[in-house]
Amino acid sequence: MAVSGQQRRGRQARRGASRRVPVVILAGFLGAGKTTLLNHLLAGARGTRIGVVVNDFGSVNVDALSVAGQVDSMVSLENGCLCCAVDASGLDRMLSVLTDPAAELDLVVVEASGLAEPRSLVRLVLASEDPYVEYGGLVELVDAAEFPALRERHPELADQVAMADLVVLNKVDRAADGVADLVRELAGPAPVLPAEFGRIDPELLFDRVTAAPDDGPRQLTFDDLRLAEADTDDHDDHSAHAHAVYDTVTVETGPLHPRRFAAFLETRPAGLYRMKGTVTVGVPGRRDAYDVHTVGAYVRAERVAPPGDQGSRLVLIGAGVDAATLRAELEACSTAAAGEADEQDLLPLLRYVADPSRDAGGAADGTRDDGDGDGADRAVADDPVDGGDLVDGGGPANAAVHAASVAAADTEADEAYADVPATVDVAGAAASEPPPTGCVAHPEAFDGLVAPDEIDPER
Ligand SMILES: Nc1nc2c(ncn2[C@@H]2O[C@H](COP(=O)(O)OP(=O)(O)OP(=O)(O)O)[C@@H](O)[C@H]2O)c(=O)[nH]1
Repeated sequence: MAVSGQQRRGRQARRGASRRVPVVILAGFLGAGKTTLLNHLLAGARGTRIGVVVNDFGSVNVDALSVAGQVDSMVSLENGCLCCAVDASGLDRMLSVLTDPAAELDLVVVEASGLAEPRSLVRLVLASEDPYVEYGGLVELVDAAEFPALRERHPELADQVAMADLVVLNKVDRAADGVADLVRELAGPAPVLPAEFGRIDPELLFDRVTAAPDDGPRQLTFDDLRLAEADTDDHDDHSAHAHAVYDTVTVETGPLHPRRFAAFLETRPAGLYRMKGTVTVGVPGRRDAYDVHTVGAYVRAERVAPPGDQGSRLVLIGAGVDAATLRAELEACSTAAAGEADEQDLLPLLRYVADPSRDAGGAADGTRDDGDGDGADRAVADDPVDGGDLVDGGGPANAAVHAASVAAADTEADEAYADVPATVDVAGAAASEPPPTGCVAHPEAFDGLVAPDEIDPER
């Protein structure tokens, strides 16, 4: 699809300073409904450009055909199982193509084969050295009708559920007795989202990109017409309103006490499927702000230019959550309520930053380290369109932080922080501090040090 220079600049501006593209892995047993869910996501993308990696068995690529025509960019593996690419070069190459700024995608979804091992895929994405690839979470689809019986025959399915950041309990129209309780128990801290025909709110997985104001008037496309039609259909069939069952809570406060906010992230309620927004931190001498995203148990934070009003704004989406309590808990995280923070209080929050050496190295001046080691930090606030320059050469550091994140436990974190010098060297902290563990629900599953059968599904 040809894109004009104006449209390209619009897309780049919408992406802002970040050029990394989240890669979500969609896994589940054969027939769980992955393609159905993927098609639902694509149909609801509305301007968000999604790349998909489809992986099929057999000579006829039925699934790839069924999504063709709905995506802007699609790569379909021809060699069957993704995990067959033992040296990881196949998927890595595809992810590089899809996340390259030239592809102008906002999200990549890797549909794992029913037989592909999500653990290997997650590890592969986390270890990617591509500077534009960012792990976006593991979504595990469970067939509510078949799961109890399947689990008897394939005990490894329990591990897959236990590793997920978000579990979609699909086919609830045909749910087996007691399956919801069983899956919730196995899922541990990850939310379990009931669904029919994969109809989940796409915004649970990604932020829709809104039309850029500078795109100007244009001719209607077939995509516009299809979406308009879908809107009309939705009004006839209210069951298609996936978001209708969710509660959305918007909280606006002043700067947050970063340690208190990190504690909130760690204890957020299970029904909270999605959280997104920008928070500023109340540390004297610093003007840090972070975009924060959660998808199920997965947390991602990224340093951004501080908003003009120095306020924090978060949107929380969940089911059965107590809005008043959530709001009160977040308001209690503001420095107005929790008191002033110091630099060491930043560390628990930085554990969630994908690449602190790049994203948070710029201290108080609204710049950040561009990762090229030349000491010449670049302005974040002034140049959102060309923000891609910020990531030159920084990819491996992201992988390194994640690799560290999965190698150690979190329980002693606060004691360890006591020895941190008053001047926080964020890059150094990434190497010497207790590494992040909040980035994935079950980090030990991905570190290559723990055998799959040692993973405790009860965690
Ligand atoms: N009753 C019911 N059927 C569903 C639901 N979701 C999907 N299906 C059907 O289940 C079948 C399998 O769905 P797919 O989306 O192809 O599943 P998949 O996980 O992509 O399958 P593989 O590619 O074989 O791994 C299709 O016939 C779907 O229409 C649901 O919520 N309820």
